[in-house]
Amino acid sequence: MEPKAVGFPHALKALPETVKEQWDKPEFKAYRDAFPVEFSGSQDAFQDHVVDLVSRDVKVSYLKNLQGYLWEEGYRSGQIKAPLFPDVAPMLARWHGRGMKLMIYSSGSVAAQKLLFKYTNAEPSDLTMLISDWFDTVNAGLKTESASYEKIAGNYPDVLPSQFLFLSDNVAEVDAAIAAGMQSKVIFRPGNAELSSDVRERLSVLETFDDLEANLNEKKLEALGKRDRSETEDNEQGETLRREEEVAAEDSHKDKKIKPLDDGKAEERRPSTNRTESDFPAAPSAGTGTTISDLLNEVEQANGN
Ligand SMILES: CSCCC(=O)C(=O)COP(=O)(O)O
Repeated sequence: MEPKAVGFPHALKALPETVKEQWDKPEFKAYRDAFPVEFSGSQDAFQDHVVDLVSRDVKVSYLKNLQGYLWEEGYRSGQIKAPLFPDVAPMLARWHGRGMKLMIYSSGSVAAQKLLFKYTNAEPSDLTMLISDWFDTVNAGLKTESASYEKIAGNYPDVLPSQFLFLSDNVAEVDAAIAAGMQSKVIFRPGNAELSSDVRERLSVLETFDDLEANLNEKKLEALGKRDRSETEDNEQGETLRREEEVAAEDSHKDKKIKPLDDGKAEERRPSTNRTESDFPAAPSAGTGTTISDLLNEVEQANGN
């Protein structure tokens, strides 16, 4: 998704009038007073500082909180919507339907993230019920620091860091997540800066969420192929294979029984307006075990065959 292209200009557009009208109002004062004193004392200094920070894309939390506030009216009035790439909403719904936990970690404030996912250009627009947790620079820290990812994983003591998959268009963030023990891949979308050959060699790069889906399916097939063979092999190989399965399962944890969305019943699930969580496919109950043929069926169904 590329919401910056819409959100940043909108915030700058809304800034002068908001500052003029609301400078001393209690609801604005909280955002104003979070700025360093040299900028919170005068409207001009304040505005110049905001413009400077935005032009340099500085991810400081007092700016991010203010941007969230400036976006609120734009989203609520319908002036702006978060522009999602077309594969994003269907794939989030599919992953959510499989019982995967989807979390957001953005430099944008949690309040701004919730607005963004509520007012998207998808149909239905509100995707917030697909997201189970929200992290920003306040509750986790800077996205380029591995400690932030350790902190996020620390919120889930029953989940290994390696069971998290963090996706980002920012290589420094991907490196930080990997340093914290998470899996992480670069998402390279239209409009992003070109990636160096070094980055393409050492990191996994995806162009769409469909690429990730294909990647997960491949890993599952690979892992399950190994497991099928292991059942007829000596037990001495068992431990190694179990480890390999664990590694593959880290990509597809809790995802052994796929219930694809595109099973011809999409229309039945689609109410006309105001979806709630129950409008998205329910997370499957724990699987009864997966065989290679189960998986091939599932992959075929997912591919519409
Ligand atoms: C409308 S953009 C919201 C996110 C934001 O403010 C930003 O700076 C982007 O940060 P991210 O960590 O999501 O790349």
